[in-house]
Amino acid sequence: MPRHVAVIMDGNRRWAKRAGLLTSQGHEAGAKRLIEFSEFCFKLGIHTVSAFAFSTENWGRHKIEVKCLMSLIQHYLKSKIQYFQREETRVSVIGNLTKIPESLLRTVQEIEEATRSYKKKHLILAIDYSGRLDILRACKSIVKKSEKGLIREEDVDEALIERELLTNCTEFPSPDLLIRTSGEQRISNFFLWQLAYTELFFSPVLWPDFDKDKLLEALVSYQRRERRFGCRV
Ligand SMILES: CC(C)=CCC/C(C)=C/CC/C(C)=C/COP(=O)(O)OP(=O)(O)O
Repeated sequence: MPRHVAVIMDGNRRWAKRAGLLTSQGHEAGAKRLIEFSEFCFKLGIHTVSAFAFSTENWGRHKIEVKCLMSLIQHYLKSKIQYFQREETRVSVIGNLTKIPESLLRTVQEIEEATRSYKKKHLILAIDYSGRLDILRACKSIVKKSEKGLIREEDVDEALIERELLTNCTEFPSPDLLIRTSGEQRISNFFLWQLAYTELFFSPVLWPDFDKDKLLEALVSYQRRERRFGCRV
């Protein structure tokens, strides 16, 4: 079983369009699916689930859609605090959170605080996240520390970079499996460093329809693969 499963939840708008619904209803269905998805992953013993909920590039979407997504994420998190406490699931939100609404930022702080002590299940939501910016931030932080004389060139290694990335909140920063739904086969600036040896699974199913059977299909595919990490024979 993978320890960390990452997911790019793609296809909400197409799902809504096909069903004759509003875009916002597609995202609502997507949010509901994420709860079922993470619950099932945790039941199967997967430790970390990370979901790409809003990319830095998504700020470029129509103002109304952005507002709707921010408000959906805020309500979702606010209404699920007790649920995550009951389930003993830690929730972390990673990304450049400087542009998100104040109310969402407060809710993020609240849910992180309320669930920080849980160790066995970890849900990571990437909001206003960009893989390139994550690496850039890490580089800047290392340069600053070096200028202050806190680190030397020989200290800079993969482990140090990993500690500077936003995924430093989990003990399993590199996903074992990445699932992307809706038929698109790209990474779209999600985790870049972290995906170096991740197994990729692309499903044609739109995210709101990605049910337990589809998840099992992805996990079976993962289990059939031989992970060599570039060296094992
Ligand atoms: C944590 C939480 C409550 C999440 C909110 C819901 C959610 C699943 C958000 C993902 C948003 C998003 C940009 C999806 C991609 O589908 P798309 O909109 O690009 O659809 P398309 O590919 O059909 O255009």
